[in-house]
Amino acid sequence: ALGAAAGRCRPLPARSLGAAAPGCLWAPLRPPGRGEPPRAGGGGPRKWVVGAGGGEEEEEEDEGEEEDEDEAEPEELLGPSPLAMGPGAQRVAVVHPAVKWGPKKPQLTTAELQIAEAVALVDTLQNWTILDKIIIPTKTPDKKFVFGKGNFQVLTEKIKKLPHLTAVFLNVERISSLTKKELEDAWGVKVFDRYIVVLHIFRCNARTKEAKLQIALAEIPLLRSNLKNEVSQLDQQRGGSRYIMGSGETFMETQNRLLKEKELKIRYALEKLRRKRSILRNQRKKCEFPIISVMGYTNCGKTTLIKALTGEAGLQPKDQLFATLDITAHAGYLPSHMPVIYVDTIGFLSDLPHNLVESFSATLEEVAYSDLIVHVRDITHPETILQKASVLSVLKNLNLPSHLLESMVEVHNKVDLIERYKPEENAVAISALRGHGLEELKEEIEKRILKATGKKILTVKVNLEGAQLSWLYKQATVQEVEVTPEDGTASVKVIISNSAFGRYQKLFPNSKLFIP
Ligand SMILES: Nc1nc2c(ncn2[C@@H]2O[C@H](COP(=O)(O)OP(=O)(O)OP(=O)(O)O)[C@@H](O)[C@H]2O)c(=O)[nH]1
Ligand SMILES: [Mg+2]
Repeated sequence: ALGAAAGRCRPLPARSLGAAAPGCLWAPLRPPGRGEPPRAGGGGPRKWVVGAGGGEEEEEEDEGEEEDEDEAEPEELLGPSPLAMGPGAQRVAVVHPAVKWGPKKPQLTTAELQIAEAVALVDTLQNWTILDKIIIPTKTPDKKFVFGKGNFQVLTEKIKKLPHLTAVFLNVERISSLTKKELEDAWGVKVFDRYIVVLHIFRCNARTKEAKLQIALAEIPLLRSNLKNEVSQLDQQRGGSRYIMGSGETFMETQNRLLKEKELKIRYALEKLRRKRSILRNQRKKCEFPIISVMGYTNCGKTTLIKALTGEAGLQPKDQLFATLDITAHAGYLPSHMPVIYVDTIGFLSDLPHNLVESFSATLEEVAYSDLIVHVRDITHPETILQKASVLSVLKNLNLPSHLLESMVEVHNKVDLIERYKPEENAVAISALRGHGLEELKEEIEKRILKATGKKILTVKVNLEGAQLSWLYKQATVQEVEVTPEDGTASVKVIISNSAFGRYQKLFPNSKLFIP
């Protein structure tokens, strides 16, 4: 069952974006104190709680909606792990095939760094032990045995010597089922690729219905290739393909049909969740809170940053890859007290097979509806440039509106770890952990949010006897009202859309304005 394989699979206190609260999704439970900008890390009464339900895992999203009788539960669709890892401990050798020359030689990284990432992936799985880390050169990573003859022999000898080894983690995107079988026969243990290991981590960390369904979808190709292996083994044993009695279908055909049906069920359930989300999206639009998606490579500090920006104590950053798997939303304030929603997202990883990313694209699709993307980078990571490139390339493939990519804020995080950080022109330097640079970051976010949403912040002088103030309350967001009793006027600070501002000027041509 889900999470059985890792002791670290603690439920995260996440509120899924898909979880609906009746009425306005982002209902503020307590408005912020005027003139009291939220401080980082504090919690307390400034916090707005997203949604009213407050339920944690598996919030009931179906309230008020007809239950679809055919709809399967995600657990049912997820089924037992097709990774055949079982719940038990694994003792693994991490093997990295290093391509040293030719067009396949990776840029911006080294074999040592790449194997370090593979080790970090395994380290997130609590009862997995690494027995050895082996970097071994190859010229032919695409060939059946991945390695040349000589190196393969050397590797096989090394592997065979490892005591009580249960699996080899071959640090490549994906191996074909044929290669997997050949290698498993040669080494006598299971062989995993990045796809399988990452999926396994996802399984352990998934909490919401949607994440579970997306994992189930990502597992379909694995089930399909397992099936191929099984059938070819059966055929070898008994010769020829057999028909299931009376059905006219071979075993392979039946299994394939079942898989296809399962895939359709998953897609249907995901589609249903998505439709529900589009309703939420409309509700959210009505509330008019700008949405900021916080994105970046896994472990760069996205959750830590959102925690610092919102003071939400429940967020749990972890020194672990893929700690966050569900998109969650958290409310915070910009310097002018404008409430905004920060969306925490799943981290990126290089060399992830395309269909794994694709399975999660429904979640990431939500990003398209945000007003701004904040790209967080762990600037201390030795592969930070490679990480940036891989994040940008995934973002490009998500078909986001171009203005979102153009207005993106780049954040250099963890600068507290660098002795002499040299600021770069197009990035905001921060330490999410220590709270450095957050005010500058919020200023920058506010600037871009105002631009993206076509709004401005200004102070207008109104006559309290006239209709200006009530007009502003209706047509804009009034932030502060400072009354001067002596002359019956007030200074009103508002966030106003460009179009409403145009109308205001027409209606009240003599009104005094102060634009900061
Ligand atoms: N020194 C330092 N460590 C930080 C900073 N920001 C985050 N970290 C650490 O980096 C690790 C990862 O932080 P998270 O916030 O969980 O990272 P994430 O990007 O949400 O990671 P995933 O959800 O796994 O993709 C944690 O151990 C944090 O304490 C920082 O500014 N300075
Ligand atoms: Mg996170």
